Amino acid sequence: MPILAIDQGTTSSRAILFDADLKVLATAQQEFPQHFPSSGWVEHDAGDLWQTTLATCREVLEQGSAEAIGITNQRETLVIWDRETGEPIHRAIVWQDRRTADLCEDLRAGGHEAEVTERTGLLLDPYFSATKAKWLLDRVPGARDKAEAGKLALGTVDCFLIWRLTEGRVHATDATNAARTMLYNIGTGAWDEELCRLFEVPMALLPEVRDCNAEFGETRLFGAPIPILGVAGDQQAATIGQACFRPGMMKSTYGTGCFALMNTGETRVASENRLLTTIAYRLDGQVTYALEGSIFIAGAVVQWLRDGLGIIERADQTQALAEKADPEQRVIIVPAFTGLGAPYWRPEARGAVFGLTRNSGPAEFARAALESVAFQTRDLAEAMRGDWAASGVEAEVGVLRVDGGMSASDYTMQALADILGAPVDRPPVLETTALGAAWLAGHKAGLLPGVEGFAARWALERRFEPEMNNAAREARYDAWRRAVAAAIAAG
Ligand SMILES: Nc1ncnc2c1ncn2[C@@H]1O[C@H](COP(=O)(O)OP(=O)(O)O)[C@@H](O)[C@H]1O
Ligand SMILES: O=P(O)(O)OC[C@H](O)CO
Repeated sequence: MPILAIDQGTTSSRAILFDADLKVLATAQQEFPQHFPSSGWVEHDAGDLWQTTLATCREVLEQGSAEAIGITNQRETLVIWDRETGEPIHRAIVWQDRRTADLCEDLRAGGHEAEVTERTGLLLDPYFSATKAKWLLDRVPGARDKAEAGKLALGTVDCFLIWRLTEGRVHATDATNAARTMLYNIGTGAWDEELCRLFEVPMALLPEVRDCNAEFGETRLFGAPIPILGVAGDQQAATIGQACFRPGMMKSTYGTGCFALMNTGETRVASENRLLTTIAYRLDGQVTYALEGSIFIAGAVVQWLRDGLGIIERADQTQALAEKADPEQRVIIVPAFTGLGAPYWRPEARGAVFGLTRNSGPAEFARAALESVAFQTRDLAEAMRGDWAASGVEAEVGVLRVDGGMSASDYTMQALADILGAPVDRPPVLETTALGAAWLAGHKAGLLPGVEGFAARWALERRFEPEMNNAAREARYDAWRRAVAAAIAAG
């Protein structure tokens, strides 16, 4: 019997029906509006997230019924709703939203960052949910009183969808999503009273935290009841879908942004290089940790070539254009359009282009845009290698598993292998996020094999081997580092 995976992302909701061999039977996708009410603010109407999820599920369920549901979702994005009516008190505040930057700065100035990082593995940045919750409780009229009276519920998108799917019977999330709120202690595995006090979030708002493979109630909205048996944040679900189950294994997902996660096993590696420490997954009560690097602009730089510069019409035209670039020129684009994420965390930085000559044109821009993704990944890999070496944990490192829409670009993947100096492995299915969610639910339902069996079915579509010599690689990377420093200095 098929398994339904719900992938609620930043720009669209997807439903994918997998058969018992994890082959895709049906896919549906719907985009929804993005709201930008002020500079740096990003909101989603939670009703849109729900309606597009419902519609795409209904569409694929016309092709067959499902025995279990797995949910994966954009992380950190926060919804607060009324427990009685189920209605959100405000639009969802999206992970990209920067409105709480000043609050984060105040908390940092107050000396709170070390404590927050020690408890959550995260950095004091508006990216995470806690300051979004405080903003909503402070700004929406009457919200704080209702919260203190236990009348409101809070949740990341998975949690809101579970509430709606179960018609208000279940208020629960999984450990990976909880780990991104900045209210959850990843060491003790519980909501942290101190942090709730610091961010002024009453604990009465919080959901129950369950394993990624757990019972999250059942939905009766599609006919016969279907149990929800798997939940994980999208980057963690991709880590599972890529079968990165052993310490040292690393995946990188190239969509609008890029998120690299390295499995660190049972060890909670504290980063010295401003990476995040997070929960990769919690299966049957056993926590596996990861180091994470988040880059805000990856595929989005290709969108900029298309929509901003107008030098391509479709993303896949970048390859032919980049191949025409003059090998003598070295144009570098630092795509800090919305600041720089890991390992720099410079929200104020802006994009810059270096090395222009009179002969620089669309081809050199295309090459520089694709290469910027490789350079940014190398920054993350360097930071991860440093943290890993300091942790003293044995590893089987060496290969990067890639997925996401932009990993379809052979040119970018070759540049990645060249700049990393390591092989890059691409599987045949790039929908690894949904695959991870489907496996969680299918395994819990007893339809699919465990970790080992699932890992054994991971397949390679193509391996990209480094072709650049070491001296050239290091010279190119050095030039990138100098370009980033100059972009940051220019502010
Ligand atoms: N062949 C390609 N070459 C370069 N970039 C690509 C290619 N195909 C897709 N992309 C980029 O990948 C991104 C889409 O990937 P996807 O995984 O669907 O992203 P998301 O889930 O974040 O919306 C877009 O930003 C697009 O510009
Ligand atoms: O929805 P995506 O694929 O853009 O992923 C968003 C991330 O989960 C944000 O942390």
